[in-house]
Amino acid sequence: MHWMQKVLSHQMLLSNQKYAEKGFLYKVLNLWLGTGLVTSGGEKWRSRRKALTPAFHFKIVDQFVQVFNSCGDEFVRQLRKQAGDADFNVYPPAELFTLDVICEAAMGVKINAQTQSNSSYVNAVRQVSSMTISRVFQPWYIPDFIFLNSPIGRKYKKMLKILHGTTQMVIQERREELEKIWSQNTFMNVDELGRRRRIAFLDLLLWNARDGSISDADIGHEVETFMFAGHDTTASALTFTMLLLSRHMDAQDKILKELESVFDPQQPLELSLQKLSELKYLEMVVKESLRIYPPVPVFNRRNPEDTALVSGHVMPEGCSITISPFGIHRDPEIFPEPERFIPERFSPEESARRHPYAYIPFSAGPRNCIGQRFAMLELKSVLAKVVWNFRLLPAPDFEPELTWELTLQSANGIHVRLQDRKLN
Ligand code: HEM
Repeated sequence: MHWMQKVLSHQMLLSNQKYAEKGFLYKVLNLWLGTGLVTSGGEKWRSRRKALTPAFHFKIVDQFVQVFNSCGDEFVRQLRKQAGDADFNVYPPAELFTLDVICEAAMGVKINAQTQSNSSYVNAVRQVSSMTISRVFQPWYIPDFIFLNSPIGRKYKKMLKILHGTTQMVIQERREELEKIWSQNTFMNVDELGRRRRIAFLDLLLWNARDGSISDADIGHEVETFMFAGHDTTASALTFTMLLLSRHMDAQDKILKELESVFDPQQPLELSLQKLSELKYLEMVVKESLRIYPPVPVFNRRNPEDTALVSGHVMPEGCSITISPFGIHRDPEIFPEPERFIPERFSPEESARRHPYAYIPFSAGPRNCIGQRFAMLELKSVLAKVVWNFRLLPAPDFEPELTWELTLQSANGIHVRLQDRKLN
């Protein structure tokens, strides 16, 4: 197929509300996420998306820069423990970093996953993620009644109890706290001492639920959807970008130069939204990394009706349509020499020349990633901290073994070496 046809077929599928329903594989997420934003469809999805969109308004997302700052500083402390001559797998600490960030953003609570990685909640999130994935690759576990009666399904139920119980507890506590403020019928964001407080995604849900239109179970599902959609994806992006940087010292030098022109080199890196917006080269690096290693390499839609294809075949109603950011991002007709890391592909001029549906790490159209801006800011923040503090070097003989586990992962981890810039 000509590249333009491929891009146009993505545009046709992703821009059209008709194709907004998810494919049947998403059902494996229902025990955990119910019908939250990722899994729901029809009117429920439309009204929830409308209610949740303000949570991603730039004024709200911007308050999370402080969270990126403090969690990023902890990430640097954790990495420093392993910096030195030996290489190590950066995925586990990166995952704990993204869990800390998303918990604070979604629920307004600090779980300190990076410093207490053995907590039962952190353990349950990790186990439920990996057991959910295992169902996709063992299709006999797809029907809930078979899965739930298997040994792994019984363990899954226990873990879900921890997750759902914690979420409901946080919801109750938060509601009691906010109702005192809301008794004045205003969506205030100051605490009892008059200090400005951060608005968590949960706060917006609770505000919208005051008329009883959203049940506590539904609120829980939306919060857990954020936990699910916002942690593995960002950890995958963060670690693959670190891998690429370890192999491209020139890109690290350019990032460092850019950082030195924006921040005071004598001070620890104190992020602000304004400063992050000045890091243009770092943004190109992140975009190029999301092109080569898209954290969501494929996703599905349900075909709503018999559809005639250019080839003369008919795609029957109800079948799953797979869309592959991984495939289109590596098409040499769209991205020449697709395996090469060239951040300049994302300069404003080059980006303007490309069809918008040729680059879709966050999907596109009405069902695109609602957390896109949040994720880009989070990634830029933490990578700025990493490059400011460390020189990333390749691990000898390491090659990632790419595997798809709902997000793009490397079966043998992501190994790099870190040298503390202060010591060298
Ligand atoms: C680099 C990080 C991320 C990437 C690459 C990414 C990618 C995507 C993609 C491709 C989709 C569409 C999936 C589909 O159609 O099945 C999606 C949906 C979604 N993402 Fe993200 N995501 C990222 C981070 C986040 C974060 C941080 C959040 C939350 C704060 C988030 C929340 C969501 C939600 C709620 C949806 C469902 C939207 C809807 O159906 O209306 N994502 N994401």
